[in-house]
Amino acid sequence: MTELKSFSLKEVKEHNDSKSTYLVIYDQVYDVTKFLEEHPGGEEVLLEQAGGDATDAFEDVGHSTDARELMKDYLVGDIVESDKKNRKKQWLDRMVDTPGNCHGGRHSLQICDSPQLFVTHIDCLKSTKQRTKSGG
Ligand code: HEM
Repeated sequence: MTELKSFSLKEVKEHNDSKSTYLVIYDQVYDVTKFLEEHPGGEEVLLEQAGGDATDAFEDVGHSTDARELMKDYLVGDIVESDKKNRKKQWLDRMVDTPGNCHGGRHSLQICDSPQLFVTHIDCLKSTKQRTKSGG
């Protein structure tokens, strides 16, 4: 496994073309250079976000759990504390506002706070909302 490091937003910004393509998603840094050609959504969309924060773009697409698993292969590090947007924290705060959203409240926040499980829990939250919407 590659050693993870912390990047400033400025450092990530330098990786903004197809020679070296970095994306920031939830304060985590992904090197998707080798993934460009394989990305089912095409390389253009990734290059558009290259060197910057792609969290919203990534979530707008509604990526599958498989896609979220796949991301881990491209993780190279995270954003230095001073540059973090702490979107994960905002999301967790929202979840605390609506207890019971996450697996019917069966999971503790400590579990939800684990970076590995976090992505899965977005799906969990979404599917809970969908279930609520469809009344089932
Ligand atoms: C490391 C980051 C990413 C990974 C591993 C990834 C992976 C995938 C995968 C596996 C799919 C197939 C559908 C699915 O399973 O959800 C997909 C589709 C797609 N992705 Fe990504 N993606 C990443 C980042 C992004 C970003 C940043 C954007 C937006 C700028 C994006 C836009 C799309 C689009 C538009 C599709 C096609 C959706 C469709 O045709 O229904 N992806 N991606």
